[in-house]
Amino acid sequence: MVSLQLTDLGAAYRGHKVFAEISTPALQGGQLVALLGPNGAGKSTLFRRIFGLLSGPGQIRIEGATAARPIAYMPQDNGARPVLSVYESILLARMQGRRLKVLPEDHAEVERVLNLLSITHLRGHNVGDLSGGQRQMVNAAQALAQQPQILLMDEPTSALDLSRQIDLMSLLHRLTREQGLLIIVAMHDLGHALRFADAAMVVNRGRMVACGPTHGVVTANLLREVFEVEARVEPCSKGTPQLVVEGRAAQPA
Ligand SMILES: Nc1ncnc2c1ncn2[C@@H]1O[C@H](COP(=O)(O)OP(=O)(O)OP(=O)(O)O)[C@@H](O)[C@H]1O
Repeated sequence: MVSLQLTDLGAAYRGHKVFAEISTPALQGGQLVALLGPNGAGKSTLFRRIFGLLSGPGQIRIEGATAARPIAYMPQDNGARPVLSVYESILLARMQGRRLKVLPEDHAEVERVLNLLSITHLRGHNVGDLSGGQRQMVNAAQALAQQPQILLMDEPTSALDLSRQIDLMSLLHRLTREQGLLIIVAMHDLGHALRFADAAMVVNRGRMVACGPTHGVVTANLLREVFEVEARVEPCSKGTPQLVVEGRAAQPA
């Protein structure tokens, strides 16, 4: 099983430090991890640092990887070329860093992810003609078509309607269980984190302030101190944990 461990990771843009000393235990494959934190906390930057788009201090240790490129990264906006068809854009994403020749198995993989995400009807559309939500599903397909063992997804449901949010989160959860993937999802929906994530890591003010099982991390205290809301977590009538938000936390005098 693949695992990812961060030790004392830091990142900066042109000398301006975003975060420092971010460490985690070995995050094991077979689980979905929520990456949480307020706007500007450094979630996207942490993904860029892990994926190697940014350099900086610290170590990124990956064990148990069998693929040549074990990590795939779905950014918030991947700048896919609008003139490509959905099919071509997914195939192109799959071919990154691989051989030049497209093999039958590459086409089969594109078909598989189109089916998996229920977007086969979009295959011939130009990426530039898609709605925001459709584009987000294609971005997810581009990441999945790379058959990663570790998948970093930056707010993959932010443009989706509610049923598609649940479909995508359920699918990601299922893939962790069936294929042993480690999926880390940056998200603002703490309800989704409580429902779908096995573990949560929280960044705030340039530091990792919590990392562990979701229900131990997303507590009233954390919600008040990091997200500045008065809220509590309660099971609904079916036992699923729900976030009950009362309002904004009082600002310290
Ligand atoms: N390319 C860049 N150049 C300079 N500063 C940047 C760049 N990208 C992000 N930053 C800064 O780094 C900090 C962290 O940004 P980042 O996008 O990682 O936060 P985030 O937690 O993903 O935020 P959000 O939830 O709003 O998406 C912010 O202060 C931001 O202004």
